[in-house]
Amino acid sequence: MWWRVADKLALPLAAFGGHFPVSDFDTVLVVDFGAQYAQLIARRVRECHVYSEIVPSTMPVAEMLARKPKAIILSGGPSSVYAEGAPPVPAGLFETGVPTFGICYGYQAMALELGGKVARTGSAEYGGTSLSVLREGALFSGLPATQSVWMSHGDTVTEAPAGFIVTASTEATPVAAMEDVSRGLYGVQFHPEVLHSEHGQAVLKHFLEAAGCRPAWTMLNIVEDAVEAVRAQIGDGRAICGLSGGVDSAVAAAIVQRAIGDRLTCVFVDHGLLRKGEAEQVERDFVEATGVKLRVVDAAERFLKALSGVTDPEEKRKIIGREFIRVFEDEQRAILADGPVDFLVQGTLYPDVVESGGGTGTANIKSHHNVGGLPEDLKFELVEPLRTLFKDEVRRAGEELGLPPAMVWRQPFPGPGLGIRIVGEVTRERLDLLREADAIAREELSRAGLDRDIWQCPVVLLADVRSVGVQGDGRTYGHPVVLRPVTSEDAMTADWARVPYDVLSRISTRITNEVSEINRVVLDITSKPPGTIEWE
Ligand SMILES: Nc1ncnc2c1ncn2[C@@H]1O[C@H](COP(=O)(O)OP(=O)(O)OP(=O)(O)O)[C@@H](O)[C@H]1O
Ligand SMILES: O=c1[nH]c(=O)c2[nH+]cn([C@@H]3O[C@H](COP(=O)(O)O)[C@@H](O)[C@H]3O)c2[nH]1
Ligand SMILES: NC(=O)CC[C@H](N)C(=O)O
Ligand SMILES: [Mg+2]
Repeated sequence: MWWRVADKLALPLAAFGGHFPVSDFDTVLVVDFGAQYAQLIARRVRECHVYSEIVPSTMPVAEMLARKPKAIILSGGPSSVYAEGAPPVPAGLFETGVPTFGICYGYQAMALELGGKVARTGSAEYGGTSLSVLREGALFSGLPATQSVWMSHGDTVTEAPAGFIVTASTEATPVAAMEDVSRGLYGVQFHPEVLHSEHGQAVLKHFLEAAGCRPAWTMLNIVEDAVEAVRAQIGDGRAICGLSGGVDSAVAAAIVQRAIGDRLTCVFVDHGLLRKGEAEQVERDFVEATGVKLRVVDAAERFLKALSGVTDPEEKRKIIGREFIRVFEDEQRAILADGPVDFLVQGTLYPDVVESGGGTGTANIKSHHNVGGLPEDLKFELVEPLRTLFKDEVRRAGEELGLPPAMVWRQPFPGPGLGIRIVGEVTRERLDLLREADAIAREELSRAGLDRDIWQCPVVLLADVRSVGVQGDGRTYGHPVVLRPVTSEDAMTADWARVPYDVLSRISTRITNEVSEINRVVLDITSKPPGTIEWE
């Protein structure tokens, strides 16, 4: 079910200003027709060491050409190509001579535009489908004659345009792939970008090879280009970086430090919603590893006051987002003597933006404090060098930057911290309880060697729920905590982690024995979707 969540992702990255300048590597543009998987396509291309970014299908071809694309990929989309109002292929695109690969809607649009036929035949295909390769051509070179692919379509190409050879079919779709190598045009009805398509990555790679894309792009390029872009943005100005001890802000800070040196000041906010020992650890390890200027602010009082009486998750998130900015503003004033500070660096990633509903027509799932939770009167100019990336890509960038493994592989911890792990009002007492329970869970999971297997394991306090227990022959009426261990690749989708029973058992015993008022430990076995990772 993980693929359903992707319908939130159909938004052009370029809209976020996350466009990196082109240097000496090839660029592939993914033209987005409202696809579920546009971001996955771009990511798979980057996995082939070719730089890729998404552009909206409304972008004029001249503007695309200005980005010097070596190849173009036309994404899928929810419309029917022959329907009124369906997004058209940008005018003149097939005359540019740039090799182009159509996927699903993009494939159908290519077929129709060039004189082929597309119709609703009544035989839709959704999910795993067996594909028969009729001719290897360029795309299926060296791949098995029968392979499992992932389909998601109701319309079908019934006739390929003149000049194309049909290279594959399925039971329901006679023209499931086609190519005209002389014109550099290729298309497939299935989705090569999803992991379920057995040889999808190979098909994509074959297209990139046929288009002459060199596998020259690495995370190093993104780091170098990001440093350049930050230098251009900040000029000789000064910046504050919100630093959390997490990998995203560590990488963002390292990039900005490379760009502007000691005109960067990092600010770590102890908002009272941190885990046990976290403030001390961040202060010590971060400065040691990077040598950056770090200011630590104890802001627990103001955050707790602002959160007092609040139970609604979105309200909590907005309050926390606002208070973060107010602290950064105070710090801005505090270091004014060194010169004005106009820029705020954040380690914002692509999923933070998407989940906050940061695109055209995308749902707001939850307002991440650093995106949807920002106050409207924000006076800083934001510097977000990682805004188009996923966590695993950021980790690779961190490795390229030479950050220590403990920092690169640290499990994510949300900026709003334990504040969104207490279902109910956030109080000092409740935070103390949760901090103890969380510390025990983390200690036992680490001791069992599971840190790298588990993406993260929120411990959630159901503060307004009580249940009856019996301890020391007496009745208790305490609170439950929920263990939420998950596995994930990029936090966009997740599954519950199959933590060994003996480890779970130890965590449960220790929490109920050591943390008074918690008399029950429950395990969350929901994937994402339909659940999210955090409870609020
Ligand atoms: N305690 C904090 N003090 C200062 N800035 C923070 C703090 N917590 C979060 N931020 C800012 O908000 C951004 C988003 O937080 P987020 O948790 O997504 O990233 P991270 O903490 O850097 O990495 P990770 O996701 O691995 O925890 C951070 O990159 C950082 O800029
Ligand atoms: O910095 C952050 N600010 C936030 O407001 C926020 N909300 C969720 N998360 C983290 O994002 C990932 C996805 O979480 P969800 O499945 O709960 O949306 C998980 O890794 C979460 O821990 C946040 N991180
Ligand atoms: N996933 C897609 O791109 C679907 C294309 C078109 N809407 C169809 O149903 O065939
Ligand atoms: Mg974090």
